[in-house]
Amino acid sequence: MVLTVTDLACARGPAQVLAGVSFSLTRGEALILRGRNGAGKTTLLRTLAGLTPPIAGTIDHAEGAIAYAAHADGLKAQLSVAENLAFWASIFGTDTIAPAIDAFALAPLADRPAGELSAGQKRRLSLARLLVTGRPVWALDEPTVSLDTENTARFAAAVEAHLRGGGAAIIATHIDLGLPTARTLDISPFIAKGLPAGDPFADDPFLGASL
Ligand SMILES: Nc1ncnc2c1ncn2[C@@H]1O[C@H](COP(=O)(O)OP(=O)(O)OP(=O)(O)O)[C@@H](O)[C@H]1O
Repeated sequence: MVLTVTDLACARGPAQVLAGVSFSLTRGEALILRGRNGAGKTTLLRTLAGLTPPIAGTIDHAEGAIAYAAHADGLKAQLSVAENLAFWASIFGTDTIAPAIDAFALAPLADRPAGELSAGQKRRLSLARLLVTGRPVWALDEPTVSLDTENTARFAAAVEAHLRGGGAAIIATHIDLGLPTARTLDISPFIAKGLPAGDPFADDPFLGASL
């Protein structure tokens, strides 16, 4: 196993969001996280990535196994596409950025500052960083947001190549990525009791004010 989660309870801020989550991932496996808006997919991924401590339960993996790609792209706006990847390659001790450039067709954009990219181009660069981490477990939060059909397919191909190479992935997404061997984990049964489950817009001040 590259990741084993046992009876995990997760919180976001002061509120418990999930309880009793258990699953495991072996090399070559992808797990798709499903659940309605606000169910706790991001919360689970953040907990797996070590950004939020678990309330209860255990997360077992080798040290430094998880590469987390959040909603936000987290790019260095002043650096070019190639410089962003080279920066992360130096952090993670990777030799080359060429496979990352190729996987997301970034060669024509290599010298452009990241801050001047379109939303989808930024997302491609953000996802390309996964390849330079060299980490076996990709934990991805809505990775295809802003991607067109062609680049969604590129992303799916990158995940499949990662799995073939002995990696694993856990991916929160509302779309069908077309990964034939992926398993699905619906986190709905693990939503902690007592969490408000009603209006999905209730916790959004902008939408709440405008409706
Ligand atoms: N920064 C925060 N502080 C407190 N509570 C939060 C915070 N962010 C999210 N929450 C709450 O935590 C719960 C789980 O949210 P989370 O983002 O994990 O859901 P999700 O399944 O990823 O949703 P989505 O599909 O909309 O991305 C929700 O009730 C949400 O309102």
